[in-house]
Amino acid sequence: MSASRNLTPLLSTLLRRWPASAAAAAYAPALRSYATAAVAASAAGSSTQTASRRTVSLGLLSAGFAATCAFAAPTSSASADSSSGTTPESVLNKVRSTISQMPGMEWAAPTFHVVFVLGGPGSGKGTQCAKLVEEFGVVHLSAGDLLRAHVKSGTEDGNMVKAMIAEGKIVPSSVTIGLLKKAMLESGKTKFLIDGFPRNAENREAFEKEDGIDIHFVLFFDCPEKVMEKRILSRNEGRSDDNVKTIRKRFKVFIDQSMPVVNHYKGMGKVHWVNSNRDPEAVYAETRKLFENF
Ligand SMILES: Nc1ncnc2c1ncn2[C@@H]1O[C@H](COP(=O)(O)OP(=O)(O)O)[C@@H](O)[C@H]1O
Ligand SMILES: Nc1ccn([C@H]2C[C@H](O)[C@@H](COP(=O)(O)OP(=O)(O)O)O2)c(=O)n1
Repeated sequence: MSASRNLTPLLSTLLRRWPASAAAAAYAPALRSYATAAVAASAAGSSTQTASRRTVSLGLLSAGFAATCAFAAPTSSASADSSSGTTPESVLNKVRSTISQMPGMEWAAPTFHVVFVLGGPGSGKGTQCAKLVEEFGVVHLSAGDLLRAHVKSGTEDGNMVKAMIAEGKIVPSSVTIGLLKKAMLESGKTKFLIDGFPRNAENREAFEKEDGIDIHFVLFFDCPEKVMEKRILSRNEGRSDDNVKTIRKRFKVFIDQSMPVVNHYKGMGKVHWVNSNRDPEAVYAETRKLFENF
């Protein structure tokens, strides 16, 4: 039986169990791409069949995730929202228990494949990630961008993040990992560049406790402080932390807290060091080679 014939009825059953709300139309494109991901995941062998049991993988999980969001937050936007009590964990638990109750179904968590992209502020992480997305179709998740978007939520949590970023401090992992996991699940994809994370031991240790994540390697962009400072000061993105005083604090945090993370992974032989004090094309020519087998 083909993968699509296996999965389509299951998807319909799942959606029937979580009745569509008025907001379901907003989820239609996501559901379509998740259904496609389900078929692709199954065809690639990440969904296995035994004589009597079927294993459900990423696509179905993601379809369930989107359906649950539609069910749990019928009037809000197409994403899980911690302020309404819908967290990635609660959604996953709901999907997991529904799938487990379906006859002949077995739960299997997807594996997310991750490359951490690290380097000082202004070393060129975002610039290189954009090129990798274009060539390799990986998903780029910038911890800094996710945190800045969270600030816009105007919640108490968002205000705390705003104050920490303005001071160049590192936000607690509970917030950053929650945002990363939500973005990973919502993408419906499995390969990620995680840019600007983990930035300290607390980030790293908390992330390593998460299930189903395979850390392939760490891409480290090495650039002198003077060069990074000059780049940041001409970045012009209107960021509250791109001023000389905060930049200096961020450099100190980078040396004191982020370099030990890089050295931790270096000790495990997992760091690819790239000199980013060259023009962006020269940096990319070296960087892209690391992704040919990712
Ligand atoms: N190799 C490079 N040479 C010169 N300028 C660069 C290079 N890479 C990035 N930039 C510029 O420097 C600034 C910081 O780069 P960015 O990618 O935002 O760094 P990061 O994400 O590490 O903070 C941006 O304005 C970017 O256009
Ligand atoms: N894992 C992370 C990543 C970023 N942050 C906060 C603190 C950082 O100074 C800001 C900006 O991060 P971002 O990666 O966008 O910054 P740079 O591009 O490296 O200058 O966000 C954090 O608290 N935890």
